[in-house]
Amino acid sequence: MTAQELSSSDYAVVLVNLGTPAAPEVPAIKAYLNQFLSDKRVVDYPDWLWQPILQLAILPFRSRKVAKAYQSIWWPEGSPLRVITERQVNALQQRLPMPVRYAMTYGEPAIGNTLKALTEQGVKRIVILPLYPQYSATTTAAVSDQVGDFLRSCRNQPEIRFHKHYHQHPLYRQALAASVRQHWQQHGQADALLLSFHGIPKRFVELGDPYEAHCFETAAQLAEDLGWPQDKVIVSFQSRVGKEQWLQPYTDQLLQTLPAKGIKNLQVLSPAFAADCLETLEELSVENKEIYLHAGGESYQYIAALNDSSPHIDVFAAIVQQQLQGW
Ligand SMILES: C=CC1=C(C)c2cc3[nH]c(cc4nc(cc5[nH]c(cc1n2)c(C)c5CCC(=O)O)C(CCC(=O)O)=C4C)c(C)c3C=C
Ligand SMILES: [Fe+2]
Ligand SMILES: [Fe+2]
Repeated sequence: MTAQELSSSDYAVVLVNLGTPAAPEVPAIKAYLNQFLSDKRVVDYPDWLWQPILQLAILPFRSRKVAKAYQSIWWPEGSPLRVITERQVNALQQRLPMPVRYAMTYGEPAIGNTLKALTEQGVKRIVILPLYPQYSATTTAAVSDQVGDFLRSCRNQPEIRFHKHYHQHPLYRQALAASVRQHWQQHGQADALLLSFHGIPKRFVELGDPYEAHCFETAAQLAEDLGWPQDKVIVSFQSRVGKEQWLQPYTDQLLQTLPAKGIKNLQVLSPAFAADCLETLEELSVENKEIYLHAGGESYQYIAALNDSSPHIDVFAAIVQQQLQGW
């Protein structure tokens, strides 16, 4: 069958993000963290070692600690990550003639159920866009694993196009630079920009994960696009979990050193997140701000994720169009 023989109702688009608890309460958080931290793409220790630690030590304590953080950022409509993802879907749906859905790697709506529902309504070709500009096996490959699990369960498989990463996409570059320029128009420039990416264990990079390189490329491109010196665009990694060494420098530790180096006014963004979430609204905007101001920083401004801004939706629409043209 050629693309010309198919109508737009034969196609669909699925945006995928990480997932978030159903409610900011301990039982829902425990269920979410259990699924998330049992994924071998995220934590690769053998089950006999990891599962007792996870079930007995991590889930009971972390769920209680994280519940407070979730409660502090939760919106009346729900988890910010979910609400923003739904807005992104609605905005992208305005630009495309085929159904646009979203799925979450952990929690609901599950990737397999979303793909199943689409194929049951007759969809034959599906573009899957994981909402991670930088590829990591911990995030993007976790999506493709679940797509593979779904395909394995199918007699009559849909055709799939899977978009691996988009940090180099010209429209993504433009959207990121425009968000910083817009912030500058309202607040002026700071001494430096800190790009705080979600971290991953260093060992994963040593095993071949290109995530760290993608993060540094994102930073170098942003400096170039803003016409700013590279050394004023600083990279760090946040949200580490556990005892292993993660990518460095760690955001919280770096922030303590910047004021003494003369960087007293800081603007911070987190280009690993396509939507604001717990890690940006709480860890980066509240916790890390306190650390920096306590260490002698004078001003600390968080620049929001691209969320459902029009330039961001343009990126998604362009990627989908490019994938469709390949058919
Ligand atoms: C333990 C290992 C983890 C790895 C590896 C990891 C990579 C990773 N995560 C994101 C994006 C998000 N992570 C979010 C929350 C979150 N992340 C981890 C752990 C790892 N992440 C945990 C345990 C949690 C839950 C909160 C907590 O307990 O601290 C979120 C936010 C979800 C929300 O509900 O708002 C996102 C998004 C990326 C991009 C990434 C690697 C590149
Ligand atoms: Fe994470
Ligand atoms: Fe965190």
